[in-house]
Amino acid sequence: MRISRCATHVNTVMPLLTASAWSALPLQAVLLDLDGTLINTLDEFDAALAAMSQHLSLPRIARSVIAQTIGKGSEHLVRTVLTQLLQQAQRPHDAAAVEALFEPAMAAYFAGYEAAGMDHVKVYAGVVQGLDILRSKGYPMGVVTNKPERLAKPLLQATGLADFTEFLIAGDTYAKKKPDPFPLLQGCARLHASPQHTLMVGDSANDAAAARAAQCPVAILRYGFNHGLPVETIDADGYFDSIEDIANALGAAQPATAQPLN
Ligand SMILES: O=C(O)COP(=O)(O)O
Ligand SMILES: [Mg+2]
Repeated sequence: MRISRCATHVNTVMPLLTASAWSALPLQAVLLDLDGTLINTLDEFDAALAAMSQHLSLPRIARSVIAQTIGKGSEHLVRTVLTQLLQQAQRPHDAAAVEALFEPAMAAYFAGYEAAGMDHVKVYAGVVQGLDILRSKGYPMGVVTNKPERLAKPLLQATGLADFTEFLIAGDTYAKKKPDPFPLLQGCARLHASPQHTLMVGDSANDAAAARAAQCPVAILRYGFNHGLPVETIDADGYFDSIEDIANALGAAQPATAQPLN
């Protein structure tokens, strides 16, 4: 396990937990983000957005822009990319111009994503090992992603990661997505765990903000997308190189105590 002090520490950021604090955390359950945490989906996003661009006769978006925009759901990604591509093509790119193209863009994006199939799917190193360790330590787990269910579910099934997790809360499962705490609170309730005893594992400030608002402890992976910003800028309880490292850092799961939502 590697935990380092936050170089860009600001007053509002909580101090990182020490290795002994991680092993002593009385955790009952784990929630997992998907893109940038379990699976490197940059190639899928790239293929889907290329299909969208081709359908709308727009240029292809740079992969660096995609990497900076992943994590806030498909609608946000498509709107952001459309704005940039229209601007690049020296066409009107205000909100009205983007909305005029939004529906056909989303349809082409989904079709492109689904046509890309599972050819590019890359589960990050240490994910399967880490989930296996977490399971053997007694942690019930669920996925909370901003990706819509029609894209997230086949990915989890094809990679076998669905076997480790009890449910998928997708970006369109509820009206609210991360950084709103609502999907995390639902996830805790489904795992019969209290938020204070449920670890959120993610790759971005969006995951951490949702976790803080839900009062869940939060561990951030260094390898993900984080909107193009260094992970050390995220207010989290620790930064890790792999899910295997997180799993090794934790002690055994505490018994879950059902906390019905009001
Ligand atoms: O923005 C997305 O589509 C998904 O993002 P997430 O899995 O990191 O929540
Ligand atoms: Mg993510």
